[in-house]
Amino acid sequence: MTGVPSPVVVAFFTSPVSRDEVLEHLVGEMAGTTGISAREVLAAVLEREGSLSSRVSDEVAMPHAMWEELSETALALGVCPSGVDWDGREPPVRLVTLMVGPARDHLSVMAAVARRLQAEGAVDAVTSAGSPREVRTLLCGSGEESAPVTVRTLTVTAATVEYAAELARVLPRNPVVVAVTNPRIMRLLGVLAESPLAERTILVGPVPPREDSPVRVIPTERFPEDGRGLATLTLLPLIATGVVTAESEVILVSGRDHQGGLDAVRLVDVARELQVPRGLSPAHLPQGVLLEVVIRALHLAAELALQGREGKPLGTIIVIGDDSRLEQHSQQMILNPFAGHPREARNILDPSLTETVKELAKIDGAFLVAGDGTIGAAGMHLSGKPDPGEMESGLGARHAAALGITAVADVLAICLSESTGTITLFYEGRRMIRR
Ligand SMILES: Nc1ncnc2c1ncn2[C@@H]1O[C@H](COP(=O)(O)OP(=O)(O)OP(=O)(O)O)[C@@H](O)[C@H]1O
Repeated sequence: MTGVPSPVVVAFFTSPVSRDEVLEHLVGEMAGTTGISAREVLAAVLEREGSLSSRVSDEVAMPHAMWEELSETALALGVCPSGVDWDGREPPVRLVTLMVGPARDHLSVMAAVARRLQAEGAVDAVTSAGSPREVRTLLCGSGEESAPVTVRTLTVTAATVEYAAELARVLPRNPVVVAVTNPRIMRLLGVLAESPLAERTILVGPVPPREDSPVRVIPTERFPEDGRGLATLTLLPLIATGVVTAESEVILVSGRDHQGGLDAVRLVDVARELQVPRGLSPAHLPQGVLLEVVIRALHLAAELALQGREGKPLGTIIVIGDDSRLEQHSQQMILNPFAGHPREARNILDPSLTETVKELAKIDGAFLVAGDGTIGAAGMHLSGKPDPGEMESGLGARHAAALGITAVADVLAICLSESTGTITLFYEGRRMIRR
């Protein structure tokens, strides 16, 4: 865009107002027509204003904020004939041009607006105009409102959610699982919360649990940037905890993080895609094991599967649980790198530990993790007893060890295969999932 966009709103402030009142009003109007979050944009504009006043001349202030969600820069005009105290300096400002938009055309729009207002008498003409139409004509050469500027990603998200709802009506027995890639889309998911779908919807992603909503939320950390493995990371914890079973077909709604919204709906046949044995309903976790610890461990395994370490594939076992029988069935193979560290400094839920865990995954053997996430040891040799009937052909010593430990203790074992990159979860001496 090179010219001056037609303002989404032209507001006349005829009685005395403050700078913040003008901004709040303009941002609110802009939010109403574009779908951006008034609160977030106002905070960004005020922060910018706090570090450097946007006054560009005696009479004009050009507040602005970069906002990538918008398809193009939106302009809102505040006309204040009696002046507004902008930054404590005299004279008061008479014209406010608020611009919010993507970096791509932000500067060119600002330059176009500035050029137009530099013309002799332009500000006087605008501030003494009698109607929004007249202001538009003076500024853009046309009294017409331009095509609406919209929030791209939110529009796509709205259409995606609508489609998922449609699909859910056709498939009334299927749960709807939404992989929330960006906390901003939570606003639109309010639509889901109010629909009959609410009871069937589970949100998985980096969002806080909500007590005020019928939609169940499973908080996780951010999904990998490129969206790879999104379905796996979303569904594994749900299967591991019995929320979704082998018999489920799930309507999975997802999107890539860099797009900031939801853009895909698909049906996932859980048994086939995640190789969950039919008839298995793992509706519980081992005694004292927190769901978030299982989710965290699965995320770590998935990250290792996707990235490896320094480009090389890695295999490992993560055993989770507090069963005292573990002691009899595990022996230290190397000096335990976690020995001597305080409990709070070695919790798997602590994001600052991620790199350490990934590095230690290079060591042979298993991690032992308590139900609350405290890592007890790395490099452990496991000596459980796998039921030969449960050992699938082609699986070697690592998988046998992971399976075997769950047969002799009340623990979960996550096994990442070095040779195939698959993640298998064992519990109660059986395979629960493989992906
Ligand atoms: N009892 C055990 N306890 C802990 N780790 C073990 C045990 N047995 C084997 N491992 C680990 O598994 C690694 C490789 O074993 P192997 O290749 O036979 O297993 P696998 O099940 O085929 O796994 P992968 O698919 O990763 O190759 C060993 O180097 C060792 O780190």
